[in-house]
Amino acid sequence: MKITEIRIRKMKMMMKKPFTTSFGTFQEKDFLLLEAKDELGNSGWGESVAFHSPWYSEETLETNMHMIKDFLVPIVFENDIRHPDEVSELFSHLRKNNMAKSTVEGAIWDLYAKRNKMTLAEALGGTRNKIEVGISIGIHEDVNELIDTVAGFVEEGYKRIKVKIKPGYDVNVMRELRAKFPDVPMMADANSAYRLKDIDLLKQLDEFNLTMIEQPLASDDIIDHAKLQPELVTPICLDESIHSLEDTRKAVELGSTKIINIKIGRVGGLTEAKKIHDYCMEQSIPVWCGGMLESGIGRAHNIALTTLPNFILPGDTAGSSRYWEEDVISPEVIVEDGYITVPEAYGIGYSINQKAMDKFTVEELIFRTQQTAAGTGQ
Ligand SMILES: O=C(O)CCC(=O)C1=CC=C[C@@H](O)[C@@H]1C(=O)O
Ligand SMILES: [Mg+2]
Repeated sequence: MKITEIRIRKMKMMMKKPFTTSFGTFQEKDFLLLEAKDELGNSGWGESVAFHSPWYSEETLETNMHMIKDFLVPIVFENDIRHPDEVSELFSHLRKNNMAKSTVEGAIWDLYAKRNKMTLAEALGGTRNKIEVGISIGIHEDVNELIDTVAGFVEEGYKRIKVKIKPGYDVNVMRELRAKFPDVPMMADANSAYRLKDIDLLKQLDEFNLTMIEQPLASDDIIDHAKLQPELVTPICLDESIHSLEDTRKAVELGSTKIINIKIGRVGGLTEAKKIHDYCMEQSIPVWCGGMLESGIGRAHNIALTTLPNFILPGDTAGSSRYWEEDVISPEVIVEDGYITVPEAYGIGYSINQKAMDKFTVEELIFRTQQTAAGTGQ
């Protein structure tokens, strides 16, 4: 497969509501979409999940743009790629920058599936034709508002409720939620807001029969999580600490975690995500697919990955309407009674809503094999 053209779009989409975590609040999403074209004119699409600022990880939209433009695009143009699994190997001499790598690799996976007349789910070895999904809810200053928000999503049939917690907004909030929703599968995501010294407080969360506590401690830690897990009844789920199969193996061998939140961008792409999935299945460690407030392109990749057999816990892939008035794909991602039907069209399975795509594009850079970039500011 010869990639003959790569287009990078800087996107700006306004979320319906502000999203607050233990790091802060934002409502406008600036991100990159990447289109890879082959010699037959097929297009594959990938999405960068890096945020505008390095609050979730060290990567940002700008570091991704730099890595993709200056390092990854030239490598792709120089190589005839027979299978997308080769891409992570071609990028392996470049340190980290997983979200940048994943953006390019994801577009090539989509392109490969289309060329071979397969859905992306089939290309990955997926076995499901519909997936169960949960919903992730940001921090609400008013707990009564949080309760109303949760009630709405429970009503819509989402299979699991994830709420953010942080010091001062944890045991009290979970107690009120549990009182209102005694039987709803519920979890808490701390985004590294706690330290080992908070162990007595974290143990209080055991009262609420949570399905897991996600990333309670530092974002680069597996040692303190290994000390914390034996003290808790509730399983720990790691997100930010896991960037690769090797990280997963070490965390599992240390006993730092019992569940893994797999995010395609965080681990460097679909090939590495599959390796983590397969290892966790051998180790009887359940996995689920995390979200990064993606547009429909990233959402489509998450849906395809979630068709793999060990994605046995509901993930964070909500419908397009969770965040967007209008998505860049057609049809949009729809959740019905907590399920998403896996699309049957080739590749990511959704078409591009060109009108919306162009409306939300701030700038587009075009790279062709024989030329340098030609920018088209919009
Ligand atoms: O995409 C979604 O709907 C879920 C997003 C989400 O919960 C997160 C995105 C990024 C950082 C965190 O706030 C949180 C997470 O860590 O999973
Ligand atoms: Mg998380």
